[in-house]
Amino acid sequence: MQFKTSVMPKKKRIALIAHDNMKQELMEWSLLHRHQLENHELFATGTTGHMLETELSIPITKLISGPLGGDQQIGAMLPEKKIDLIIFFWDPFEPMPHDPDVKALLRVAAVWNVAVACNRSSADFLLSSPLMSAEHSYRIPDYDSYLAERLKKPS
Ligand SMILES: O=C(CO)COP(=O)(O)O
Repeated sequence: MQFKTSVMPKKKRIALIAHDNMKQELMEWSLLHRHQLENHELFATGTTGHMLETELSIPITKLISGPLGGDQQIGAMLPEKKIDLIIFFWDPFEPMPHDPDVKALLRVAAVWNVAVACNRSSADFLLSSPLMSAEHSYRIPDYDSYLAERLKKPS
């Protein structure tokens, strides 16, 4: 795989997601960091987004609820470079009917080198990074060279 550099903007596009048993924790954490979060563009799965919008009074782009495909919607935004960071408080104790969707989202995030915080501690580290308030160059797969390689005719 060849890679190239992409630049994420100063104003980050952040996806916020929480499973039901983790929603309270995400609400508390987001309220604590409201003043930082409001400097960025926020996205969320359906239920999480509605709850956060009420809690924070910040506009949030709300996708479909997770079990109905919201994780997949966010996953599809990653190769299009429409999401820079994911804060996903997933529940380590509860099996979900849409576990394959969650796994797919985390896999695509790994492929596209998207930072994911999966608990409160990693979210604290992510949000306190100096990179949050600057443009940031990072490495992503070079799709054009990937495709050219695959389309190369055998000689
Ligand atoms: O299930 C989720 C993520 O996997 C979250 O979805 P909701 O925000 O709609 O509860």
